[in-house]
Amino acid sequence: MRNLRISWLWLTTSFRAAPLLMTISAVLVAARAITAPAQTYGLSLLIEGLASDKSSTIALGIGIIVGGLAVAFVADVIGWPLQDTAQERMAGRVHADLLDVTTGIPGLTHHERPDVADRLELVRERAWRMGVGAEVLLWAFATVANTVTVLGLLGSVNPLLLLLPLLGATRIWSAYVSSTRQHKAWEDSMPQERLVDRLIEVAKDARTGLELRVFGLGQVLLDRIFSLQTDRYRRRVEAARWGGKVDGSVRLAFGLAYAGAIVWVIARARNGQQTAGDVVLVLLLAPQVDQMTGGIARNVYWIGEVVRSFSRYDWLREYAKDNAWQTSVEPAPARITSGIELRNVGFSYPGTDSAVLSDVNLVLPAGSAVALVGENGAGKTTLVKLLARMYDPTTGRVLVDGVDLATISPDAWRSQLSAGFQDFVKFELTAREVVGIGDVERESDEAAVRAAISRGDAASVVAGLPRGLDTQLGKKFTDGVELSGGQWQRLALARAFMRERPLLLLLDEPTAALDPEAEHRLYEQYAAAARIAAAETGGVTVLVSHRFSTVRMADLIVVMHNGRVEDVGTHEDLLAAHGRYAELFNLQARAYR
Ligand SMILES: Nc1ncnc2c1ncn2[C@@H]1O[C@H](COP(=O)(O)OP(=O)(O)OP(=O)(O)O)[C@@H](O)[C@H]1O
Repeated sequence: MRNLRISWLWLTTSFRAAPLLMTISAVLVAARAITAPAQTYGLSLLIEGLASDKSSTIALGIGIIVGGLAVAFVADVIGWPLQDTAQERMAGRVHADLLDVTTGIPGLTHHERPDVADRLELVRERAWRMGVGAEVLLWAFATVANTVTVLGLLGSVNPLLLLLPLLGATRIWSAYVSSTRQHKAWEDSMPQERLVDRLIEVAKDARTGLELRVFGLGQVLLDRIFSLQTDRYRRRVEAARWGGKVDGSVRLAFGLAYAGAIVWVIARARNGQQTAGDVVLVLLLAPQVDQMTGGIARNVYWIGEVVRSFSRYDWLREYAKDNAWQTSVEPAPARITSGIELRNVGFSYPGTDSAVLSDVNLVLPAGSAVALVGENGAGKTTLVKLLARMYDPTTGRVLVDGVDLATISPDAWRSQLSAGFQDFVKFELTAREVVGIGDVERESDEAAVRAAISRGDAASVVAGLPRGLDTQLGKKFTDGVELSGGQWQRLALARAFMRERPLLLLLDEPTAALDPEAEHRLYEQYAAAARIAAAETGGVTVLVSHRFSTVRMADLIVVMHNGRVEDVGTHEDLLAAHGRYAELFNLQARAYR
Protein backbone atom coordinates (compact mmCIF):
# COMPACT_ATOMS: atom_id res chain seq x y z
CA MET A 1 0.00 0.00 0.00
CA ARG A 2 2.80 2.37 0.99
CA ASN A 3 4.75 1.47 -2.17
CA LEU A 4 1.71 2.27 -4.22
CA ARG A 5 1.40 5.63 -2.48
CA ILE A 6 5.07 6.37 -3.08
CA SER A 7 4.89 5.43 -6.77
CA TRP A 8 1.81 7.58 -7.12
CA LEU A 9 3.58 10.47 -5.37
CA TRP A 10 6.50 10.11 -7.78
CA LEU A 11 4.27 9.98 -10.85
CA THR A 12 2.08 12.89 -9.79
CA THR A 13 4.99 15.06 -8.64
CA SER A 14 6.72 14.54 -12.01
CA PHE A 15 3.66 15.32 -14.08
CA ARG A 16 2.44 18.12 -11.80
CA ALA A 17 5.80 19.87 -12.09
CA ALA A 18 5.66 19.99 -15.90
CA PRO A 19 2.60 18.25 -17.38
CA LEU A 20 3.02 19.15 -21.07
CA LEU A 21 6.81 18.78 -21.07
CA MET A 22 6.58 15.36 -19.47
CA THR A 23 3.93 14.10 -21.89
CA ILE A 24 5.83 15.24 -25.00
CA SER A 25 9.10 13.90 -23.55
CA ALA A 26 7.51 10.53 -22.77
CA VAL A 27 6.36 10.13 -26.39
CA LEU A 28 9.74 11.26 -27.75
CA VAL A 29 11.90 9.00 -25.55
CA ALA A 30 9.72 5.97 -26.26
CA ALA A 31 9.98 6.66 -30.03
CA ARG A 32 13.74 7.18 -29.72
CA ALA A 33 14.12 3.92 -27.80
CA ILE A 34 12.75 1.78 -30.60
CA THR A 35 14.72 3.38 -33.44
CA ALA A 36 17.91 1.29 -32.93
CA PRO A 37 16.22 -2.15 -32.98
CA ALA A 38 13.87 -1.00 -35.74
CA GLN A 39 16.80 0.14 -37.89
CA THR A 40 18.54 -3.17 -37.25
CA TYR A 41 15.41 -4.87 -38.50
CA GLY A 42 15.42 -2.55 -41.55
CA LEU A 43 19.01 -3.55 -42.26
CA SER A 44 18.20 -7.26 -42.04
CA LEU A 45 15.29 -6.68 -44.45
CA LEU A 46 17.62 -4.84 -46.84
CA ILE A 47 20.10 -7.72 -46.86
CA GLU A 48 17.27 -10.21 -47.19
CA GLY A 49 15.88 -8.22 -50.16
CA LEU A 50 19.28 -7.95 -51.84
CA ALA A 51 19.91 -11.70 -51.38
CA SER A 52 16.51 -12.63 -52.82
CA ASP A 53 16.43 -9.65 -55.26
CA LYS A 54 13.06 -8.41 -53.99
CA SER A 55 12.61 -4.65 -54.59
CA SER A 56 9.66 -4.29 -52.19
CA THR A 57 11.72 -5.80 -49.29
CA ILE A 58 14.67 -3.56 -50.20
CA ALA A 59 12.40 -0.50 -50.27
CA LEU A 60 10.82 -1.43 -46.92
CA GLY A 61 14.25 -1.97 -45.37
CA ILE A 62 15.49 1.42 -46.61
CA GLY A 63 12.24 3.09 -45.51
CA ILE A 64 12.60 1.77 -41.95
CA ILE A 65 16.27 2.82 -41.75
CA VAL A 66 15.60 6.37 -43.00
CA GLY A 67 12.44 6.70 -40.87
CA GLY A 68 14.47 5.62 -37.83
CA LEU A 69 17.11 8.25 -38.59
CA ALA A 70 14.47 10.96 -38.86
CA VAL A 71 12.79 9.97 -35.57
CA ALA A 72 16.16 9.79 -33.80
CA PHE A 73 17.12 13.24 -35.10
CA VAL A 74 13.87 14.90 -33.98
CA ALA A 75 13.87 13.12 -30.61
CA ASP A 76 17.49 14.09 -29.93
CA VAL A 77 17.13 17.72 -30.95
CA ILE A 78 13.85 18.38 -29.15
CA GLY A 79 13.90 15.66 -26.48
CA TRP A 80 17.03 16.49 -24.49
CA PRO A 81 16.28 20.14 -23.75
CA LEU A 82 12.71 19.23 -22.84
CA GLN A 83 13.90 16.47 -20.54
CA ASP A 84 16.40 18.79 -18.83
CA THR A 85 13.74 21.41 -18.26
CA ALA A 86 11.33 18.81 -16.86
CA GLN A 87 14.05 17.62 -14.50
CA GLU A 88 14.82 21.14 -13.29
CA ARG A 89 11.15 21.89 -12.76
CA MET A 90 10.75 18.73 -10.74
CA ALA A 91 13.80 19.46 -8.56
CA GLY A 92 12.45 22.99 -8.00
CA ARG A 93 9.04 21.64 -7.12
CA VAL A 94 10.49 19.18 -4.60
CA HIS A 95 12.63 21.91 -2.99
CA ALA A 96 9.60 24.18 -2.69
CA ASP A 97 7.42 21.36 -1.29
CA LEU A 98 10.14 20.44 1.14
CA LEU A 99 10.44 23.97 2.48
CA ASP A 100 6.68 24.18 2.69
CA VAL A 101 6.48 20.92 4.64
CA THR A 102 9.31 21.68 7.08
CA THR A 103 8.43 25.29 7.79
CA GLY A 104 4.81 24.20 8.21
CA ILE A 105 5.66 21.99 11.20
CA PRO A 106 4.64 24.16 14.15
CA GLY A 107 6.93 22.68 16.83
CA LEU A 108 10.69 22.32 17.07
CA THR A 109 10.83 18.59 17.84
CA HIS A 110 12.01 17.70 14.32
CA HIS A 111 15.15 19.78 14.92
CA GLU A 112 15.91 17.79 18.07
CA ARG A 113 15.46 14.23 16.81
CA PRO A 114 18.56 12.94 14.99
CA ASP A 115 16.51 10.43 12.97
CA VAL A 116 14.29 13.22 11.64
CA ALA A 117 17.28 15.50 11.07
CA ASP A 118 19.02 12.73 9.08
CA ARG A 119 16.03 12.16 6.87
CA LEU A 120 15.54 15.85 6.35
CA GLU A 121 19.17 16.18 5.34
CA LEU A 122 18.95 13.19 3.00
CA VAL A 123 15.83 14.50 1.30
CA ARG A 124 17.38 17.95 0.97
CA GLU A 125 20.66 16.59 -0.30
CA ARG A 126 18.95 14.23 -2.70
CA ALA A 127 16.38 16.71 -3.94
CA TRP A 128 18.26 16.87 -7.25
CA ARG A 129 17.98 13.09 -7.44
CA MET A 130 14.26 13.45 -7.06
CA GLY A 131 14.45 15.86 -10.01
CA VAL A 132 16.13 12.99 -11.83
CA GLY A 133 12.92 11.14 -10.94
CA ALA A 134 11.29 12.82 -13.93
CA GLU A 135 14.05 11.55 -16.17
CA VAL A 136 14.03 8.09 -14.63
CA LEU A 137 10.33 7.87 -15.30
CA LEU A 138 10.98 8.72 -18.95
CA TRP A 139 13.78 6.15 -19.12
CA ALA A 140 11.36 3.61 -17.75
CA PHE A 141 8.94 4.35 -20.60
CA ALA A 142 11.83 4.13 -23.07
CA THR A 143 13.09 0.86 -21.59
CA VAL A 144 9.68 -0.78 -21.85
CA ALA A 145 9.33 0.28 -25.51
CA ASN A 146 12.87 -0.85 -26.30
CA THR A 147 12.53 -4.20 -24.50
CA VAL A 148 9.26 -5.08 -26.24
CA THR A 149 10.78 -4.31 -29.67
CA VAL A 150 14.04 -6.21 -29.07
CA LEU A 151 12.21 -9.24 -27.64
CA GLY A 152 9.79 -9.24 -30.57
CA LEU A 153 12.66 -9.23 -33.09
CA LEU A 154 14.68 -11.94 -31.32
CA GLY A 155 11.58 -14.12 -30.92
CA SER A 156 10.82 -13.72 -34.62
CA VAL A 157 14.22 -15.27 -35.50
CA ASN A 158 13.84 -18.16 -33.05
CA PRO A 159 11.87 -18.34 -29.77
CA LEU A 160 14.84 -20.09 -28.13
CA LEU A 161 16.75 -16.83 -28.41
CA LEU A 162 14.40 -15.34 -25.83
CA LEU A 163 16.47 -17.23 -23.25
CA LEU A 164 19.21 -14.63 -23.77
CA PRO A 165 17.37 -11.62 -22.36
CA LEU A 166 16.20 -13.93 -19.57
CA LEU A 167 19.83 -14.59 -18.69
CA GLY A 168 20.40 -10.87 -18.93
CA ALA A 169 17.86 -10.48 -16.14
CA THR A 170 20.58 -11.57 -13.68
CA ARG A 171 22.12 -8.13 -14.36
CA ILE A 172 18.97 -6.60 -12.98
CA TRP A 173 19.42 -8.66 -9.84
CA SER A 174 23.07 -7.64 -9.54
CA ALA A 175 22.15 -3.97 -10.01
CA TYR A 176 19.54 -4.29 -7.30
CA VAL A 177 21.78 -5.91 -4.70
CA SER A 178 24.66 -3.55 -5.38
CA SER A 179 22.42 -0.48 -5.22
CA THR A 180 20.96 -1.69 -1.91
CA ARG A 181 24.44 -2.11 -0.48
CA GLN A 182 25.60 1.27 -1.75
CA HIS A 183 22.53 2.90 -0.39
CA LYS A 184 23.07 1.35 3.03
CA ALA A 185 26.62 2.71 3.02
CA TRP A 186 25.20 6.18 2.33
CA GLU A 187 22.63 5.98 5.07
CA ASP A 188 25.12 4.61 7.59
CA SER A 189 27.50 7.48 6.95
CA MET A 190 24.81 10.17 7.24
CA PRO A 191 25.52 11.18 10.86
CA GLN A 192 29.20 11.65 9.90
CA GLU A 193 28.17 13.65 6.89
CA ARG A 194 26.09 16.01 9.02
CA LEU A 195 28.99 16.42 11.41
CA VAL A 196 31.42 17.11 8.55
CA ASP A 197 29.06 19.74 7.11
CA ARG A 198 28.76 21.36 10.51
CA LEU A 199 32.53 21.36 11.06
CA ILE A 200 33.13 22.81 7.60
CA GLU A 201 30.64 25.55 8.40
CA VAL A 202 32.46 26.29 11.65
CA ALA A 203 35.80 26.28 9.82
CA LYS A 204 34.77 28.84 7.22
CA ASP A 205 32.39 31.03 9.20
CA ALA A 206 33.74 34.51 9.88
CA ARG A 207 32.04 34.55 13.30
CA THR A 208 33.96 31.50 14.49
CA GLY A 209 37.24 32.62 12.92
CA LEU A 210 38.31 34.61 15.97
CA GLU A 211 38.06 31.78 18.49
CA LEU A 212 39.49 29.24 16.05
CA ARG A 213 42.62 31.33 15.74
CA VAL A 214 42.95 32.25 19.41
CA PHE A 215 42.75 28.62 20.48
CA GLY A 216 44.69 27.32 17.48
CA LEU A 217 41.81 25.03 16.54
CA GLY A 218 42.22 25.20 12.75
CA GLN A 219 44.41 22.10 12.45
CA VAL A 220 42.36 20.18 15.03
CA LEU A 221 39.25 20.89 13.01
CA LEU A 222 40.90 19.90 9.74
CA ASP A 223 42.17 16.61 11.20
CA ARG A 224 38.72 15.84 12.51
CA ILE A 225 37.07 16.63 9.17
CA PHE A 226 39.67 14.60 7.29
CA SER A 227 39.31 11.52 9.46
CA LEU A 228 35.52 11.63 9.25
CA GLN A 229 35.67 12.09 5.47
CA THR A 230 38.11 9.22 5.07
CA ASP A 231 35.88 6.86 7.02
CA ARG A 232 32.81 8.02 5.11
CA TYR A 233 34.45 7.50 1.71
CA ARG A 234 35.91 4.15 2.75
CA ARG A 235 32.43 2.76 3.43
CA ARG A 236 31.04 4.13 0.19
CA VAL A 237 33.97 3.02 -1.96
CA GLU A 238 33.86 -0.49 -0.48
CA ALA A 239 30.18 -0.79 -1.39
CA ALA A 240 30.81 0.54 -4.92
CA ARG A 241 33.69 -1.91 -5.46
CA TRP A 242 31.61 -4.84 -4.32
CA GLY A 243 28.85 -3.81 -6.75
CA GLY A 244 31.40 -3.49 -9.57
CA LYS A 245 32.68 -7.05 -8.99
CA VAL A 246 29.20 -8.59 -8.95
CA ASP A 247 28.13 -6.70 -12.08
CA GLY A 248 31.36 -7.54 -13.93
CA SER A 249 30.96 -11.28 -13.30
CA VAL A 250 27.33 -11.31 -14.39
CA ARG A 251 28.16 -9.39 -17.59
CA LEU A 252 30.95 -11.78 -18.46
CA ALA A 253 28.62 -14.79 -18.12
CA PHE A 254 26.03 -13.06 -20.27
CA GLY A 255 28.62 -12.18 -22.96
CA LEU A 256 29.78 -15.82 -23.22
CA ALA A 257 26.20 -17.06 -23.55
CA TYR A 258 25.54 -14.53 -26.32
CA ALA A 259 28.66 -15.59 -28.21
CA GLY A 260 27.36 -19.18 -28.05
CA ALA A 261 24.01 -18.04 -29.45
CA ILE A 262 25.65 -16.29 -32.41
CA VAL A 263 27.65 -19.42 -33.26
CA TRP A 264 24.43 -21.45 -33.03
CA VAL A 265 22.51 -19.16 -35.44
CA ILE A 266 25.40 -19.14 -37.93
CA ALA A 267 25.52 -22.96 -37.84
CA ARG A 268 21.75 -23.11 -38.45
CA ALA A 269 22.05 -20.61 -41.34
CA ARG A 270 24.68 -22.80 -42.96
CA ASN A 271 22.23 -25.70 -42.70
CA GLY A 272 19.62 -23.54 -44.38
CA GLN A 273 17.46 -23.37 -41.24
CA GLN A 274 17.88 -19.56 -40.87
CA THR A 275 18.37 -16.78 -43.41
CA ALA A 276 21.34 -14.42 -43.84
CA GLY A 277 19.06 -11.62 -42.59
CA ASP A 278 18.50 -13.59 -39.36
CA VAL A 279 22.26 -13.82 -38.78
CA VAL A 280 22.65 -10.06 -39.33
CA LEU A 281 19.73 -9.39 -37.00
CA VAL A 282 21.09 -11.54 -34.16
CA LEU A 283 24.63 -10.20 -34.63
CA LEU A 284 23.54 -6.58 -34.55
CA LEU A 285 21.05 -7.10 -31.75
CA ALA A 286 23.84 -8.43 -29.48
CA PRO A 287 25.08 -5.04 -28.30
CA GLN A 288 21.49 -3.84 -28.12
CA VAL A 289 20.44 -6.68 -25.83
CA ASP A 290 23.46 -5.87 -23.69
CA GLN A 291 22.45 -2.23 -23.69
CA MET A 292 18.86 -3.15 -22.98
CA THR A 293 19.68 -5.27 -19.92
CA GLY A 294 22.20 -2.64 -18.83
CA GLY A 295 19.47 -0.02 -19.32
CA ILE A 296 17.00 -2.01 -17.26
CA ALA A 297 19.66 -2.57 -14.59
CA ARG A 298 20.46 1.15 -14.51
CA ASN A 299 16.76 1.83 -14.34
CA VAL A 300 16.36 -0.56 -11.44
CA TYR A 301 19.21 1.20 -9.65
CA TRP A 302 17.81 4.65 -10.30
CA ILE A 303 14.23 3.59 -9.65
CA GLY A 304 15.48 2.25 -6.31
CA GLU A 305 17.22 5.57 -5.60
CA VAL A 306 14.23 7.64 -6.60
CA VAL A 307 11.78 5.42 -4.73
CA ARG A 308 13.94 5.65 -1.61
CA SER A 309 14.12 9.43 -1.90
CA PHE A 310 10.37 9.61 -2.42
CA SER A 311 9.75 7.25 0.46
CA ARG A 312 11.75 9.59 2.76
CA TYR A 313 9.89 12.53 1.30
CA ASP A 314 6.62 10.69 1.89
CA TRP A 315 7.72 9.88 5.44
CA LEU A 316 8.45 13.54 6.05
CA ARG A 317 5.06 14.59 4.72
CA GLU A 318 3.40 12.03 6.96
CA TYR A 319 5.53 13.21 9.88
CA ALA A 320 4.53 16.81 9.18
CA LYS A 321 0.87 15.75 8.99
CA ASP A 322 1.11 13.83 12.29
CA ASN A 323 2.89 16.75 13.96
CA ALA A 324 0.70 19.50 12.58
CA TRP A 325 -1.15 19.78 15.91
CA GLN A 326 -4.33 19.44 13.90
CA THR A 327 -6.50 19.33 17.01
CA SER A 328 -5.21 22.75 18.08
CA VAL A 329 -7.86 24.85 16.42
CA GLU A 330 -9.18 27.18 19.13
CA PRO A 331 -8.64 30.89 18.49
CA ALA A 332 -6.17 32.74 20.70
CA PRO A 333 -7.79 35.07 23.24
CA ALA A 334 -7.91 38.77 22.34
CA ARG A 335 -6.88 39.67 25.90
CA ILE A 336 -5.80 37.90 29.05
CA THR A 337 -8.10 38.41 32.00
CA SER A 338 -6.78 36.14 34.70
CA GLY A 339 -3.34 34.89 33.63
CA ILE A 340 -1.17 32.11 32.23
CA GLU A 341 -0.80 29.09 34.47
CA LEU A 342 1.68 26.23 34.34
CA ARG A 343 0.06 23.30 36.12
CA ASN A 344 2.22 20.31 37.16
CA VAL A 345 4.43 20.90 34.15
CA GLY A 346 7.25 18.47 33.47
CA PHE A 347 9.41 18.39 30.35
CA SER A 348 12.15 16.34 28.71
CA TYR A 349 13.60 17.30 25.34
CA PRO A 350 12.59 14.95 22.50
CA GLY A 351 14.87 11.94 22.31
CA THR A 352 16.11 12.37 25.89
CA ASP A 353 14.91 10.92 29.20
CA SER A 354 16.25 13.46 31.66
CA ALA A 355 13.64 15.82 33.03
CA VAL A 356 14.61 19.43 32.35
CA LEU A 357 11.50 20.74 34.11
CA SER A 358 9.67 18.96 36.95
CA ASP A 359 6.50 19.78 38.89
CA VAL A 360 6.36 23.37 37.75
CA ASN A 361 3.29 25.08 39.22
CA LEU A 362 3.22 28.75 38.48
CA VAL A 363 0.75 31.54 37.75
CA LEU A 364 1.80 34.50 35.63
CA PRO A 365 -0.93 37.04 36.45
CA ALA A 366 -2.53 39.08 33.65
CA GLY A 367 -0.76 42.39 33.10
CA SER A 368 2.34 41.43 35.07
CA ALA A 369 6.04 41.53 34.33
CA VAL A 370 7.61 38.28 35.54
CA ALA A 371 11.35 37.70 35.82
CA LEU A 372 12.90 34.22 35.71
CA VAL A 373 16.19 33.86 37.54
CA GLY A 374 18.43 30.91 38.26
CA GLU A 375 21.82 29.43 37.49
CA ASN A 376 22.86 28.28 34.02
CA GLY A 377 20.90 25.21 33.04
CA ALA A 378 18.14 25.82 35.60
CA GLY A 379 15.47 25.56 32.87
CA LYS A 380 14.56 29.21 32.24
CA THR A 381 14.86 29.12 28.44
CA THR A 382 13.01 25.82 28.34
CA LEU A 383 10.13 27.38 30.24
CA VAL A 384 10.11 30.27 27.77
CA LYS A 385 9.97 27.79 24.87
CA LEU A 386 6.97 26.01 26.43
CA LEU A 387 5.18 29.34 26.82
CA ALA A 388 5.77 30.06 23.11
CA ARG A 389 4.59 26.49 22.49
CA MET A 390 7.67 25.39 20.63
CA TYR A 391 7.08 22.10 22.46
CA ASP A 392 4.23 20.64 24.46
CA PRO A 393 4.96 19.75 28.08
CA THR A 394 5.75 16.06 28.65
CA THR A 395 3.41 16.14 31.64
CA GLY A 396 0.99 18.75 32.92
CA ARG A 397 -0.53 21.67 31.03
CA VAL A 398 -0.07 25.32 30.19
CA LEU A 399 -3.36 27.19 30.60
CA VAL A 400 -4.20 30.60 29.17
CA ASP A 401 -7.12 31.97 31.18
CA GLY A 402 -7.95 28.35 31.98
CA VAL A 403 -7.83 27.22 28.32
CA ASP A 404 -5.24 24.54 27.55
CA LEU A 405 -2.59 26.06 25.26
CA ALA A 406 -2.45 22.70 23.45
CA THR A 407 -5.96 23.36 22.09
CA ILE A 408 -5.16 26.81 20.74
CA SER A 409 -4.01 27.10 17.12
CA PRO A 410 -0.22 27.56 17.21
CA ASP A 411 -0.32 30.22 14.48
CA ALA A 412 -3.01 32.14 16.33
CA TRP A 413 -1.07 31.96 19.61
CA ARG A 414 2.20 33.05 18.02
CA SER A 415 0.52 35.97 16.29
CA GLN A 416 -0.16 37.26 19.82
CA LEU A 417 3.42 36.80 21.01
CA SER A 418 6.61 38.68 20.60
CA ALA A 419 10.07 37.67 21.64
CA GLY A 420 13.69 38.68 21.91
CA PHE A 421 16.45 36.17 22.56
CA GLN A 422 20.08 36.17 23.50
CA ASP A 423 20.74 33.88 20.51
CA PHE A 424 18.89 36.19 18.16
CA VAL A 425 19.16 35.82 14.41
CA LYS A 426 21.29 38.29 12.48
CA PHE A 427 19.01 38.57 9.48
CA GLU A 428 21.17 40.01 6.72
CA LEU A 429 18.50 42.36 5.36
CA THR A 430 18.10 46.13 5.35
CA ALA A 431 17.87 47.76 8.79
CA ARG A 432 14.21 48.54 8.08
CA GLU A 433 13.47 44.88 7.36
CA VAL A 434 15.54 43.58 10.27
CA VAL A 435 13.22 45.46 12.62
CA GLY A 436 10.02 45.42 10.52
CA ILE A 437 9.78 41.63 10.22
CA GLY A 438 8.86 41.60 13.92
CA ASP A 439 5.37 42.32 12.60
CA VAL A 440 5.36 41.36 8.93
CA GLU A 441 2.02 43.03 8.25
CA ARG A 442 3.41 46.41 9.32
CA GLU A 443 6.88 45.90 7.89
CA SER A 444 6.61 48.86 5.50
CA ASP A 445 4.95 51.14 8.06
CA GLU A 446 7.80 53.62 8.63
CA ALA A 447 6.25 55.16 11.75
CA ALA A 448 5.78 51.71 13.35
CA VAL A 449 9.38 50.71 12.55
CA ARG A 450 10.75 53.97 13.98
CA ALA A 451 8.63 53.62 17.13
CA ALA A 452 9.95 50.07 17.68
CA ILE A 453 13.50 51.32 17.17
CA SER A 454 12.95 53.96 19.78
CA ARG A 455 11.49 51.40 22.23
CA GLY A 456 14.50 49.15 21.61
CA ASP A 457 16.84 52.11 22.24
CA ALA A 458 18.33 51.52 18.79
CA ALA A 459 17.93 55.02 17.30
CA SER A 460 21.66 55.68 17.70
CA VAL A 461 22.46 52.48 15.76
CA VAL A 462 20.28 53.53 12.82
CA ALA A 463 21.60 57.12 12.94
CA GLY A 464 25.11 55.75 12.41
CA LEU A 465 24.18 53.80 9.27
CA PRO A 466 25.21 55.35 5.92
CA ARG A 467 21.79 54.94 4.31
CA GLY A 468 19.73 54.96 7.49
CA LEU A 469 16.95 52.39 7.53
CA ASP A 470 17.72 51.37 3.95
CA THR A 471 21.25 50.27 4.77
CA GLN A 472 21.97 46.67 3.88
CA LEU A 473 23.33 44.86 6.93
CA GLY A 474 25.75 41.95 6.94
CA LYS A 475 29.08 41.09 5.43
CA LYS A 476 27.76 38.85 2.69
CA PHE A 477 26.88 41.90 0.59
CA THR A 478 29.43 44.18 -1.06
CA ASP A 479 27.77 47.30 0.28
CA GLY A 480 26.62 45.58 3.50
CA VAL A 481 27.50 47.14 6.83
CA GLU A 482 28.58 44.91 9.72
CA LEU A 483 27.41 45.83 13.20
CA SER A 484 28.82 45.09 16.62
CA GLY A 485 27.19 42.40 18.78
CA GLY A 486 25.46 45.04 20.92
CA GLN A 487 24.21 46.95 17.85
CA TRP A 488 22.75 43.81 16.32
CA GLN A 489 21.13 43.07 19.66
CA ARG A 490 19.49 46.48 19.88
CA LEU A 491 17.94 45.94 16.47
CA ALA A 492 16.78 42.45 17.51
CA LEU A 493 15.17 44.03 20.55
CA ALA A 494 13.50 46.68 18.40
CA ARG A 495 12.16 43.77 16.32
CA ALA A 496 10.69 42.23 19.47
CA PHE A 497 8.97 45.57 20.14
CA MET A 498 7.35 45.79 16.68
CA ARG A 499 4.21 44.19 18.00
CA GLU A 500 2.96 46.85 20.31
CA ARG A 501 0.46 44.92 22.38
CA PRO A 502 1.45 41.27 22.46
CA LEU A 503 -0.37 39.06 24.95
CA LEU A 504 2.95 37.52 25.86
CA LEU A 505 6.32 39.16 25.44
CA LEU A 506 9.23 36.78 25.98
CA LEU A 507 12.57 38.43 26.63
CA ASP A 508 15.22 35.77 27.13
CA GLU A 509 18.39 37.70 27.91
CA PRO A 510 17.93 39.87 24.83
CA THR A 511 20.15 42.55 26.35
CA ALA A 512 23.07 40.37 27.42
CA ALA A 513 25.38 42.20 25.00
CA LEU A 514 24.45 45.61 26.44
CA ASP A 515 26.13 47.11 29.46
CA PRO A 516 24.11 46.84 32.72
CA GLU A 517 23.30 50.55 32.75
CA ALA A 518 21.93 50.51 29.20
CA GLU A 519 19.92 47.41 30.07
CA HIS A 520 18.51 49.02 33.20
CA ARG A 521 17.55 52.23 31.36
CA LEU A 522 15.93 50.26 28.58
CA TYR A 523 13.78 48.15 30.87
CA GLU A 524 12.73 51.12 32.98
CA GLN A 525 11.55 52.85 29.85
CA TYR A 526 9.97 49.66 28.55
CA ALA A 527 8.24 48.81 31.85
CA ALA A 528 6.46 52.16 31.97
CA ALA A 529 5.04 51.72 28.44
CA ALA A 530 4.27 48.04 29.03
CA ARG A 531 2.20 48.80 32.13
CA ILE A 532 -0.10 51.07 30.15
CA ALA A 533 -0.54 48.49 27.38
CA ALA A 534 -0.91 45.63 29.86
CA ALA A 535 -3.74 47.43 31.64
CA GLU A 536 -5.69 47.22 28.37
CA THR A 537 -4.76 43.74 27.13
CA GLY A 538 -3.66 41.90 30.28
CA GLY A 539 -0.42 41.13 28.38
CA VAL A 540 2.29 39.31 30.32
CA THR A 541 6.00 40.01 30.01
CA VAL A 542 8.43 37.22 30.87
CA LEU A 543 11.98 38.34 31.30
CA VAL A 544 15.05 36.16 31.76
CA SER A 545 18.10 37.99 33.04
CA HIS A 546 21.13 37.36 35.18
CA ARG A 547 21.25 41.03 36.17
CA PHE A 548 19.46 41.71 39.41
CA SER A 549 19.29 45.44 38.84
CA THR A 550 16.85 44.62 36.04
CA VAL A 551 15.18 41.66 37.69
CA ARG A 552 14.19 43.66 40.77
CA MET A 553 11.86 45.82 38.65
CA ALA A 554 9.61 42.84 37.89
CA ASP A 555 6.23 42.45 39.62
CA LEU A 556 7.00 38.84 40.28
CA ILE A 557 10.30 37.00 40.43
CA VAL A 558 10.49 33.25 39.87
CA VAL A 559 13.61 31.56 41.23
CA MET A 560 14.41 28.35 39.36
CA HIS A 561 16.80 25.62 40.39
CA ASN A 562 17.44 22.29 38.68
CA GLY A 563 14.27 22.49 36.63
CA ARG A 564 12.03 23.31 39.57
CA VAL A 565 10.47 26.51 40.85
CA GLU A 566 12.16 27.13 44.15
CA ASP A 567 10.64 30.43 45.15
CA VAL A 568 8.22 33.05 43.85
CA GLY A 569 7.72 36.59 45.11
CA THR A 570 8.54 40.26 44.76
CA HIS A 571 12.07 41.50 45.14
CA GLU A 572 11.34 42.58 48.72
CA ASP A 573 9.64 39.25 49.62
CA LEU A 574 12.55 37.25 48.30
CA LEU A 575 15.19 39.38 49.98
CA ALA A 576 13.36 39.01 53.26
CA ALA A 577 13.19 35.24 52.81
CA HIS A 578 17.02 35.07 52.85
CA GLY A 579 17.03 32.22 50.36
CA ARG A 580 18.96 31.64 47.10
CA TYR A 581 17.66 34.89 45.57
CA ALA A 582 18.90 37.03 48.46
CA GLU A 583 22.23 35.25 48.36
CA LEU A 584 22.71 35.80 44.60
CA PHE A 585 21.43 39.39 44.78
CA ASN A 586 23.80 40.34 47.58
CA LEU A 587 26.70 38.68 45.79
CA GLN A 588 26.07 40.75 42.66
CA ALA A 589 25.36 43.94 44.61
CA ARG A 590 28.70 43.59 46.44
CA ALA A 591 30.50 43.12 43.13
CA TYR A 592 29.09 46.41 41.83
CA ARG A 593 29.82 48.38 44.97
N1 LIG B 1 17.67 21.23 22.76
C1 LIG B 1 18.00 20.58 23.89
N2 LIG B 1 18.07 19.23 23.94
C2 LIG B 1 18.37 18.59 25.06
N3 LIG B 1 18.63 19.20 26.22
C3 LIG B 1 18.59 20.53 26.25
C4 LIG B 1 18.26 21.30 25.09
N4 LIG B 1 18.29 22.61 25.42
C5 LIG B 1 18.59 22.67 26.73
N5 LIG B 1 18.76 21.42 27.23
C6 LIG B 1 19.09 21.08 28.62
O1 LIG B 1 18.05 21.61 29.42
C7 LIG B 1 18.57 22.14 30.61
C8 LIG B 1 18.00 23.51 30.85
O2 LIG B 1 18.45 24.36 29.80
P1 LIG B 1 17.91 25.84 29.65
O3 LIG B 1 18.49 26.38 28.39
O4 LIG B 1 16.44 25.84 29.80
O5 LIG B 1 18.57 26.53 30.92
P2 LIG B 1 18.67 28.07 31.32
O6 LIG B 1 18.20 28.16 32.71
O7 LIG B 1 17.99 28.92 30.31
O8 LIG B 1 20.24 28.29 31.26
P3 LIG B 1 21.12 29.60 30.87
O9 LIG B 1 21.03 30.55 32.01
O10 LIG B 1 22.48 29.02 30.74
O11 LIG B 1 20.58 30.14 29.59
C9 LIG B 1 20.09 22.10 30.50
O12 LIG B 1 20.54 21.06 31.32
C10 LIG B 1 20.35 21.78 29.06
O13 LIG B 1 21.43 20.91 28.95
